[in-house]
Amino acid sequence: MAMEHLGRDITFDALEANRALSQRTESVTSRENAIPVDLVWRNLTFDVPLPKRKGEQKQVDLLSNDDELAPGVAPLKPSMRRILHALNGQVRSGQVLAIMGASGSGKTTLLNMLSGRLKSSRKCSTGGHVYVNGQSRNFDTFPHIAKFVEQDDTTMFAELTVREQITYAAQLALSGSVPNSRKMARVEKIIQELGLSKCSNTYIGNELVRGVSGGERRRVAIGIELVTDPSLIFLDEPTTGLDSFNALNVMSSLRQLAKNGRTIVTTIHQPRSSIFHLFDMLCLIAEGRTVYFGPAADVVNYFDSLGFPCPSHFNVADYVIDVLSVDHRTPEMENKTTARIEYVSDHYRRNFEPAFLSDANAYQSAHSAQPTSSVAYYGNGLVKEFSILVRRTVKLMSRERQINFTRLGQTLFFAVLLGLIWLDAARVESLDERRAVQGVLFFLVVNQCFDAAFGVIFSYPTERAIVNRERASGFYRDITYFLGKQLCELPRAVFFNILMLIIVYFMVGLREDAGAFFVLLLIITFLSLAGEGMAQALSVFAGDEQTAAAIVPVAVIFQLLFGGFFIAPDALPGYIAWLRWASFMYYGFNAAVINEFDDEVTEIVAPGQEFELSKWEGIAVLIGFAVVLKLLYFAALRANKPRFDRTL
Ligand SMILES: Nc1ncnc2c1ncn2[C@@H]1O[C@H](COP(=O)(O)OP(=O)(O)OP(=O)(O)O)[C@@H](O)[C@H]1O
Repeated sequence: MAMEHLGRDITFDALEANRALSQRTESVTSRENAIPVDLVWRNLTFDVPLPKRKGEQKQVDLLSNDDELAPGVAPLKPSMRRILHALNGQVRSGQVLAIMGASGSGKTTLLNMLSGRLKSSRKCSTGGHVYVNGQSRNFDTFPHIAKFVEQDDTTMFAELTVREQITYAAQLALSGSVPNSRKMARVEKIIQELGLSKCSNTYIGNELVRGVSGGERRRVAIGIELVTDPSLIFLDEPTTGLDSFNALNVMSSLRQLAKNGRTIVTTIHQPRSSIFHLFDMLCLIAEGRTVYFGPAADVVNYFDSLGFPCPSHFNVADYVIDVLSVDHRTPEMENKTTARIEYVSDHYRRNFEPAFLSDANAYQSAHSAQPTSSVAYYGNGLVKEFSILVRRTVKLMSRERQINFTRLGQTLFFAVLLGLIWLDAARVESLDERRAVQGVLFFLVVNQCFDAAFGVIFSYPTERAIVNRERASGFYRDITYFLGKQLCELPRAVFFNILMLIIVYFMVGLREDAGAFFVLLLIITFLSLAGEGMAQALSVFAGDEQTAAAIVPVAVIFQLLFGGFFIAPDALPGYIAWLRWASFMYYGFNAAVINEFDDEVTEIVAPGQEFELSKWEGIAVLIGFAVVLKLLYFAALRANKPRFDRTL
């Protein structure tokens, strides 16, 4: 019976609503020139070193390792623990394969191995084979045909809109020879077909910037990877954190992508029934073993035949995960549940896997044609790539309102404060009084270095996650990102340094000489670059925000202690005095003092505190520090590039 509210129909039919969602994107991103891809894997094993603690080892031994006896399976070394036990499977073009299992069963590890995103590690070892269209995977072409959508969708710029985000991805990833009009048409098509038109001009957003919803954000993450029209898409738990409507929305989009000839492989956690029905194939794993691989629609009958009938009105996905979870609450429960998993996995391996393998082998030999790709690894040449990155960075910087306003407020506050403390200090006649001006020069030096260094600690982690995702997707080279970023950041740094200096310079009454003003500007600009480079390099090595926040202040305090103002070099014992040469503040501060007092410097500087170098020598060393620290940052960035295992 129809229901109405304010004269409008509000009847709800759940089945109809789900059907409508599934049909919404009927025409999703039809293929332009991509090759259909079938993926097959054989005897995949993943071994990690045994934990040192005995308690953890016990869990390892609960299930037997007899899969090692199977032909073609890598033997397990005594010092290792097997995470994946000779997994086999295949997924064909046009199918959605869902990898399901309890937490810790090995879903993500399997997905990473299939997608070529398993982090390379000397401690762990892998075994088995992955075939693409019947032939061993070729890592030169695989990144072009396969894309990976990460679970973490915070790896996007909060201050870019949905359309901009996908547009930049298209500009960076697609070949420079593709006309811009075609790139834009592709972006519009993705937006429309992933149901993002309504929010296409909304910022992605984060905790501070209001942005799109979780489901929309997840679809943007998918859209970014769709720009190159990949044949194979891997997704790590694409519905985690979404409400059930948004989760269904995302999964229906994937279903439609498969309908248009793509191959979709996704891990998924507890899908609702309507989502479960969107899967073609299901790979169920428990404790690193396959317990079912086959059509998703057949799993209920399969478990029924094993003596585990799914109660009516029960969510199938919930039911099978319950059957396959180890209950660690008591030793008895643990024994019972592991025995159940062993029974189900043995049954699958003995009775179903052989038939599945012979069917898969027959299919594989009939469809054996490795996709080739003549496309270069990067979409654009160096210059084009650089100009796209510069445009994007400039756009982002102009929108970083909070950062810009905070920095403006901070600069004005400290400039006026320093100006008030040392008001007219340099305008007095007496040399004794003018000595105090060294204080303001030192605080200027310290403040610019602190400001630059601490600005990095909190901005870098977010940026690193984005850059790592983009580098893993082959969007650009490290060098263009690095140079583009430096080029864009420089004018902002110079602007804030000029602002600071103008206020302090005239309030304190520093030397009335344009040359002296610009030399001091040069000194504090390079000091801020050196401070920034040092913090950037340390942040990359530190790996996370907390460690960086602990390390960077130590490095800055070191610079400050040996900066030549608090402790005179000759007051330090010889075994430690040499450390001043490692402080770029030492060069900056002393060059600033000589710059200010010029001929009078010998009368101003206390005996024992004289600078051993000339002003320009000091500035040259400071510039050298800034360049070396920035290069160190670049080296750290390259060294920290995500590296993946390419042995399978
Ligand atoms: N590099 C590694 N070193 C040691 N143990 C590992 C490593 N990688 C994975 N494991 C272990 O392998 C098991 C499977 O991990 P995986 O992340 O694949 O599980 P999952 O099914 O994706 O779990 P979840 O659903 O909780 O994300 C876990 O016990 C995990 O601790």
